[in-house]
Amino acid sequence: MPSPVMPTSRNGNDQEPPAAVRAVGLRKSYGDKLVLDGIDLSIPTGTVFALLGPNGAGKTTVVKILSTLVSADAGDIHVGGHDLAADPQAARAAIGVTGQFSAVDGLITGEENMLLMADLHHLSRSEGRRTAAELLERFDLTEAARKPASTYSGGMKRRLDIAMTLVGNPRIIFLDEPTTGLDPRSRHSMWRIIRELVSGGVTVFLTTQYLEEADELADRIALLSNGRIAAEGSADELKRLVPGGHVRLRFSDPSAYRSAALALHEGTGDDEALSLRIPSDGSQRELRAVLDRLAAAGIEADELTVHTPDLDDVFFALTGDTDVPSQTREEVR
Ligand SMILES: Nc1ncnc2c1ncn2[C@@H]1O[C@H](COP(=O)(O)OP(=O)(O)OP(=O)(O)O)[C@@H](O)[C@H]1O
Repeated sequence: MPSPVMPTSRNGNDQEPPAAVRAVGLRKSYGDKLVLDGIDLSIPTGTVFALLGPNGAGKTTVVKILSTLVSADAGDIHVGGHDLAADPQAARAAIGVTGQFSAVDGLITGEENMLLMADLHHLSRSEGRRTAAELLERFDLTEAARKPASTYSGGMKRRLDIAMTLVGNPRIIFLDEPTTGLDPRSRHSMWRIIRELVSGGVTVFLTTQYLEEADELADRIALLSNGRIAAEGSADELKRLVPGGHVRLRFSDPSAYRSAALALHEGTGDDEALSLRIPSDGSQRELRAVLDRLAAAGIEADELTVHTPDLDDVFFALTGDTDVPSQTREEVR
């Protein structure tokens, strides 16, 4: 099995922008409970990074440390190019954080919440109003803007929360479990918002318990388990780390099916469906080997499909965890 840790940077490219977040040897304990046991992260600017892990893995702790809310016991951390130990204020100016617990004040309206944030960012009155109106519009909250936030649905509150985070125009955004508790429609709308942010050049660091969410959104995913990064890579790279991938060949001609089974030796056949299942990591090299052997035997399959394991397989294989809420089938919580 290849090493579970994938390279995090494209080597030899001088044009590459500096990492938005870089941490080396991040460690944190609460009392005698070790939560982070030496974590390295490197997140390229303008990408989505997902930190994935079950309850209590330490995801929020990582977000709190990177956003200067909690200090690390050890580690060299740069956020937005600023050394967190030397200049936390500069790092803070570059970031926005939306935590699991909403910053929205339910007693005042959505608009008033936005204007409060504008005040905190020392925007002038007119600029504050313009920014608030723009963001409320962008997050589809204009109609509800004058209603108390306590009357908003979970999805609306979450959108307002992110809109408030954006008032200061941060270039790096930390979203701690942005879709936990949202229904499928709100979850998809949150995913659209996150994609739009990234297309505007923002770097998004998100934590999630949802494998599907990481698969949908993230350029790179890290699996946090027992205080360490158990694996890191793109969703496809991670899926290739675990067995379960295969190529399925289907035939309509029984004699072609039998010839293929002979030519390929390995795999399992389904005589009724006239299909062969050949173990494969889904890579071009392995696929070509299968096709070459079929071509050499003068056989053509009617259908070829490549099946790669999903992130659930990866998570269970690499962390041995069975406590991950699988919402891949769009469960509503
Ligand atoms: N202030 C604190 N004092 C003591 N222990 C803490 C503190 N904050 C977090 N912990 C512990 O550290 C561990 C990691 O917590 P953390 O909130 O970072 O996990 P998480 O992966 O974000 O979990 P969840 O998905 O439930 O939010 C947990 O065991 C938690 O109980």
